[in-house]
Amino acid sequence: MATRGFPEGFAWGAATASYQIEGSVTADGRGASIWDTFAHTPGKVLNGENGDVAVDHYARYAEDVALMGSLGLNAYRFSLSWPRIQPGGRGVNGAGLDFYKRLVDELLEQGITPYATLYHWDLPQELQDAGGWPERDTAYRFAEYAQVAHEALSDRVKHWMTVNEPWCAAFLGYGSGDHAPGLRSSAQAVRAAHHLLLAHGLAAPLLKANDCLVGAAPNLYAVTPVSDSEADLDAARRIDGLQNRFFLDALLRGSYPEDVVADLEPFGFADVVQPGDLDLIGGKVDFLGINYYSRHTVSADPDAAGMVATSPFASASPWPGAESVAFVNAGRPVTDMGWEVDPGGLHEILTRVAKEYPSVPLYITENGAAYVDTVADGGVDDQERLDYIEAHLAACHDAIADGVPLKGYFAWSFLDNFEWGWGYGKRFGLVYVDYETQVRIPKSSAHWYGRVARHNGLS
Ligand SMILES: OC[C@H]1NNC[C@@H](O)[C@@H]1O
Repeated sequence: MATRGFPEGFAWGAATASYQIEGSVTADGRGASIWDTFAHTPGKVLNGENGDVAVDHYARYAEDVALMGSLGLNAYRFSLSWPRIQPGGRGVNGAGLDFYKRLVDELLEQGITPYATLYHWDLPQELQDAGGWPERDTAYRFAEYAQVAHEALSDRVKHWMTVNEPWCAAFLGYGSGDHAPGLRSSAQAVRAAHHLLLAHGLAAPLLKANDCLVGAAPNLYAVTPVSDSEADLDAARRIDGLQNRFFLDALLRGSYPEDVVADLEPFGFADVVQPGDLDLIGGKVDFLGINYYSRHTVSADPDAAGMVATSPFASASPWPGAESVAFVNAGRPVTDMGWEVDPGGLHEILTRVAKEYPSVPLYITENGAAYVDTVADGGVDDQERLDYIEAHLAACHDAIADGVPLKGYFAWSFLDNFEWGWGYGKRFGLVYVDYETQVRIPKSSAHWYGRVARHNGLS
């Protein structure tokens, strides 16, 4: 019995993304995505690894769903591969849609509620060739894609997220170049950021049909200056502005923060936003997903180069207007990604969003940790990951007690998988994957998390 119970009907899930787990990148008509191109470009991914095979989920989805059910999860967040459904970014590939129909049917058979994300970074390469997210037309192509996917699946999928972590897709993909398509242009990055939000705004009304609920999943950080000096306070303002308020204000208020717009002026941001765009974007979500991992501790430093590495090759700053900000370690324990463990930051983000923004149901759509895992006696004892998740769930429990309308939690990730620039070198899974054999081994955190889900709370 849980002594720290969660609300009735709380969603206890895990999350994944198409390019990170599916493999089968040419099966059944799938077209290339920007991540296929990027990962096959030498020097972009550690050890030259890619998602060609990943963890073979396209073939093993039934086994994976059965494992979710046996552990006790009641929800699963996955992403649809745009180039599997629309090779080249147009038309309809029925065989690609059929995979997701099979997946959803398996989930429903196991009593697991599907939560589908439409965009988790795998843009069809042909759309990038036509300009990608800096090109306004891509937002309209996305709305068409959303319509195709919704028509095929909305009889069974009732929870839809448009874009995952638009900050990453825009600022790492087009700003620092650490992510696909690997471009380095602050002007392109700010254009991409707005068009990803415009894509959300164009698709959201379409996704509500057939009694569906629509959300988005920005990645938010608690942000703290190293001192209360004017320079450090402004550094924190700028990072909080671009990481958090830019996306929260647009999605929940239909406006951009004036200070961030001013910071982005040198990059031509004013020319990107067209009349009516923000009315399209704002206030459309029925729920907001929050991806939380850590806190940024920042200081003003004219010699600063970038940020906590988002890839082993990080060498350019993804922060238009805030290049002179240093990201420092405040002395907390860190995960294998070098990210500080700070569950208090999750409570801070949850209570801030609930207090400062129009009320909307919230989900933690990603939270988890990479640690080095070792198989011993046929099992994986990942106590550090278990402790990380427990501490962040305790923060969620406290936030709910403080009145935050939190409706669910998705651990990142269900399976060890392709961690972008790090390749397979960082393991976030509740379930260990032997990449040679594709054998799945539930870690101790998976068994523990399943018990939490079944008891609807922490002991
Ligand atoms: O870095 C861990 C995760 N963060 N959010 C987006 C996911 O695709 C990443 O694997």
